[in-house]
Amino acid sequence: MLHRPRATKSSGSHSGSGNAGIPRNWPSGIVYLRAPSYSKKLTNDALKSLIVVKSVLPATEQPRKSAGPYTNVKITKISNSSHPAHGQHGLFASERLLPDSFILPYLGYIHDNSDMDGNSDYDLSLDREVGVGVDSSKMGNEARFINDYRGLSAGPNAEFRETWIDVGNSKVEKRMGVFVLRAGKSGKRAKGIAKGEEILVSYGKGFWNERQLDE
Ligand SMILES: C[S@@+](CC[C@H](N)C(=O)[O-])C[C@H]1O[C@@H](n2cnc3c(N)ncnc32)[C@H](O)[C@@H]1O
Repeated sequence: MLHRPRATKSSGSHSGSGNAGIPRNWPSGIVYLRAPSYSKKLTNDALKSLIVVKSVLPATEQPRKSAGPYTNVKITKISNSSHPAHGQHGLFASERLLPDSFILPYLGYIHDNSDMDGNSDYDLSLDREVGVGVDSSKMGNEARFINDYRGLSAGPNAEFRETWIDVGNSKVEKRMGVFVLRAGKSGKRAKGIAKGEEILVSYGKGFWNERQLDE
């Protein structure tokens, strides 16, 4: 679930993709990350829950390798005036994405409650038990452009799920990953996300309730 809502902020953008591996349409005021940035204020307990040796993961948990920029998605400026995030950006599939598949990790500044930006629209919970979130307002990757489904479709087509990334040296790191929704028993979502379709999650009711309180 994303935390507190406010107006989005960005200035300028890279129109090309050849800019030292920075994705097309990446805003120039925001740092593009290939790995998360850890707050210096994180406690050892928090770090121990986020970075572990691979051998402690259950056998059912398969750590994955992942590195941006991601060619399966594209950041696009929303020019359709009926889109509720008109004038902002969204994240779209640049190829068909199969049900239940991993799309990309949500990267940003990993922080605890003593070091959080209460005005961020981009802060996602990473580990509730140790009170750690990942905020992509000032630094992040393509996932920061994923919009909420409200006002756009009957429901989301993707969701955030915890996942583990293999970072080498027998270490794995906890990330929030973006996954295509499972096909479901009815098979309603069996096609996954089509090429060109916007990737949409649910930010959760809390995000929009807080937004109403702010207004
Ligand atoms: C994590 S950002 C998503 C990316 C954002 N569109 C951008 O270009 O940076 C969250 C912000 O996007 C906008 N947004 C996302 N989904 C929306 C929706 N369904 N309706 C209206 N605004 C939305 C809101 O301004 C929200 O605070």
